[in-house]
Amino acid sequence: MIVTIDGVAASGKSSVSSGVARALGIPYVSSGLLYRAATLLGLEAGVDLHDAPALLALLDNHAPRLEPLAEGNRVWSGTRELTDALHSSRVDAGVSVVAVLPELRAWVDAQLRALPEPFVAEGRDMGTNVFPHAGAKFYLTASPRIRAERRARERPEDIPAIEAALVRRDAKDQVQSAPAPDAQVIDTGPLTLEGVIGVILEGLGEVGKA
Ligand SMILES: Nc1ncnc2c1ncn2[C@@H]1O[C@H](COP(=O)(O)OP(=O)(O)O)[C@@H](O)[C@H]1O
Ligand SMILES: Nc1ccn([C@H]2C[C@H](O)[C@@H](COP(=O)(O)OP(=O)(O)O)O2)c(=O)n1
Repeated sequence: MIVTIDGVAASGKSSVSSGVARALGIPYVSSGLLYRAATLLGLEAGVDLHDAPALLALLDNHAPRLEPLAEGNRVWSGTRELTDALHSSRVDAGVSVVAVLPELRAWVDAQLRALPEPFVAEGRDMGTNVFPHAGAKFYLTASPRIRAERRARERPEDIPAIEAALVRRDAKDQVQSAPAPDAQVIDTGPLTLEGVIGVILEGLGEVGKA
């Protein structure tokens, strides 16, 4: 069984996925971390982030791999852990450039499709492109201001700067971020984290009965 949780930046995908995965006793898979890992390696090597062949060569050399756990995903390159370096503002700003490259999308999709089921997969196109046959699909939204307020607790910038960066990234990610037609769309704005997790677990109960 695969459950997909897609949504816009900072809508709560990874926190919600972790909660749902823990409740179900299965791992969750954070697809965005693979785009972030490719971006980090590109930035560190001084590679032009539009240059797909150069990025693929780096990925061949460094072979970043995702360790999907229910408590949180980790990314490794050999024995070096990349996880803590993947959520910087520098990676935030570059990742949308990398994520539109078809070659990079194919690389990420291949990593994800090789993972053993069951799991909860979160990202932008989990329910549309990568796992169209998933057993249940959800899509998280919230206004840019609410998302910026949440992110401000994790990033050193102020709320207006984070909001502007989120709106820019939403626009760049728009192509691959459409909800699947069969996804349940959840506005997380008025809900707590536990509330969103509860709505999804309730939705899964309904899926089980159908
Ligand atoms: N419904 C919610 N209410 C309050 N805070 C939330 C809610 N959903 C997520 N958060 C918080 O918002 C922040 C961003 O969530 P995160 O899971 O990192 O989003 P994403 O994976 O979509 O970028 C986290 O600090 C998380 O705890
Ligand atoms: N399945 C996915 C997952 C992420 N992406 C892109 C879009 C985002 O800008 C980056 C980072 O995604 P991630 O989910 O880690 O981060 P945010 O929730 O957007 O803060 O990767 C994508 O294009 N497709």
